[in-house]
Amino acid sequence: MAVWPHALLALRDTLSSQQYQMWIAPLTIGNENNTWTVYAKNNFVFGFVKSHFWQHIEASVAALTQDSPGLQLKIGQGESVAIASAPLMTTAPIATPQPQKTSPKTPAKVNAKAATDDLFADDLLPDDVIDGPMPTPAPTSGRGMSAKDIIQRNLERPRKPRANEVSGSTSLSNAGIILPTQAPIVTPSAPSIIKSASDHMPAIGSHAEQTRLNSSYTFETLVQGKGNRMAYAGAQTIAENPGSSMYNPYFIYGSTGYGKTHLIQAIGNRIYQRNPRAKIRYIHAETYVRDIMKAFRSSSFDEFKKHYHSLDLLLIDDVQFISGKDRTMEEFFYLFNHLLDGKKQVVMTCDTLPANIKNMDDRLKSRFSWGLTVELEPPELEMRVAILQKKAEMANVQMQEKAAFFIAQHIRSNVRELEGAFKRVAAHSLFQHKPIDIALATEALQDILVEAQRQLTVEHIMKTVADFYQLKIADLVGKKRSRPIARPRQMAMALAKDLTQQSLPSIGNVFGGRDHTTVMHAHKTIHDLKHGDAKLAQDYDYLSAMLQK
Ligand SMILES: Nc1ncnc2c1ncn2[C@@H]1O[C@H](COP(=O)(O)OP(=O)(O)OP(=O)(O)O)[C@@H](O)[C@H]1O
Repeated sequence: MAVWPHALLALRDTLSSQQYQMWIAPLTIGNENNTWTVYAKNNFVFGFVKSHFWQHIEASVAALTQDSPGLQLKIGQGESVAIASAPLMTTAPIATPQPQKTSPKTPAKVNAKAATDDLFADDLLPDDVIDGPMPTPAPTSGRGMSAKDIIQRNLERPRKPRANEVSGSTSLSNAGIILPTQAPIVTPSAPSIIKSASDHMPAIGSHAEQTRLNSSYTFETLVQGKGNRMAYAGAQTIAENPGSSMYNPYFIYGSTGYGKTHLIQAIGNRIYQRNPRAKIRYIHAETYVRDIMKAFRSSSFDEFKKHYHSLDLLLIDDVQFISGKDRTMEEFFYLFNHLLDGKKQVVMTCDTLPANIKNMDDRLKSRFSWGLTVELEPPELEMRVAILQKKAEMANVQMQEKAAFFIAQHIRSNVRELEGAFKRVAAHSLFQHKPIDIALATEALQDILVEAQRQLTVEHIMKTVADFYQLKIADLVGKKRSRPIARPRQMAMALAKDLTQQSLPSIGNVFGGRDHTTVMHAHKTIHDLKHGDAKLAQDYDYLSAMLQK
């Protein structure tokens, strides 16, 4: 569809960059039975795009085609189309005011309005609210208006608020993201946290004192990768537009050391940076429990409650710690409702999904899923390397890329351990006045490496080989026999046979239940090829060395 690249451009310019990057850019396009079809790659993306962006997409295409777009959204894979580099200049009907086109019933305009109303409702101030139909476009030449201008013009038309409006009730899940199961009531009030820079007044007391935020936990110091991409994008969106019902509460879950605390504090630091008068409070759930008890004992509970109820942003870490504590859960229930009713942002971290928190009040569990729930996944190899490089840059220590790769290969469990390993090698480097290379890292991390070698498993070999060839473990286990996948699979099998004590049948078993003869054949193929294929021999030696160090 010729206008699609231009529709992308218009969408990019009218949505936030996170919304565009996260949801629109990955869509693909095709033609099914003479109907232009936009493809979402899975059920989750389909549901989210359909409920949040579809009207906007249709409006963007309609604005470019001057017609009903006749588009459909489906799950599948079409063609990836690049975004246009310049806006498409539209002519006629939009340009010349036509009564029938400007009627509020005109499909494209109605779509555009409805879509933008829904997406940007939170941006409208009460003063923007008007009654009656949309105004007729000014009789300007209008010629040369870009699709972006048209959408922007529609955006500028405020909506009539719908009191007690309830939105988005689908529950979809995939890739660790859970959509709202029940959305809170949207009231047409202005977002209260972010103000213009001119509203900023100097903070009273120190930043840390007021907010309990660690000022070094920022977006700038947080490395992005596959493991945290969604959570990072969601966090940035919240920092730009806190209190929006779509992301309130924001619930981040994942294992220890994956960066949950860093991420929620980054939200707090960014909001504070934009408005130092915003009332922000970061608190670990254990401290919250203790503070409640203390407040009760010292008869200062009303003051305690007043403070929390006056917040613009509450960041509560490891919320699972309040479970089983009836009084705290009850108090938190009131606080949560109060903040959400007032469109104040609540961000939580947890070690598991809301539904899986043991001994947590059911009313709280269900409320935790009202907004957006996102999982932090373990950092993949590239991300671990990037984190090490970032830490080295911040500590002003020189580290060879190969050394970063080497350390990242061995420290796989979580970022906290990676940080610990980095501190050790950095200390050795400073002490010896040498940059960090593989030799220095080997020396500094000797005990950890010995442990890693002891624990060499077929699964680890598989993961290392998959990372090295930029494949997924699923590829190595799967049935595809194309060379870019089959050869790394054979490499992993050969290394498993050479470097572990596992029997051929048990290795075959890990590789998707393959027969022992397949493992034998893979082993022979790799060792035969090594003689004539220098690149393959080099890969084998490198991987073997990495796995044994
Ligand atoms: N993506 C990242 N980029 C840079 N540093 C990171 C990243 N993720 C985590 N870290 C660092 O790793 C350390 C551990 O992270 P953090 O405390 O946020 O983990 P956590 O998930 O909250 O762990 P826990 O559940 O045990 O509290 C922190 O020092 C943090 O700055």
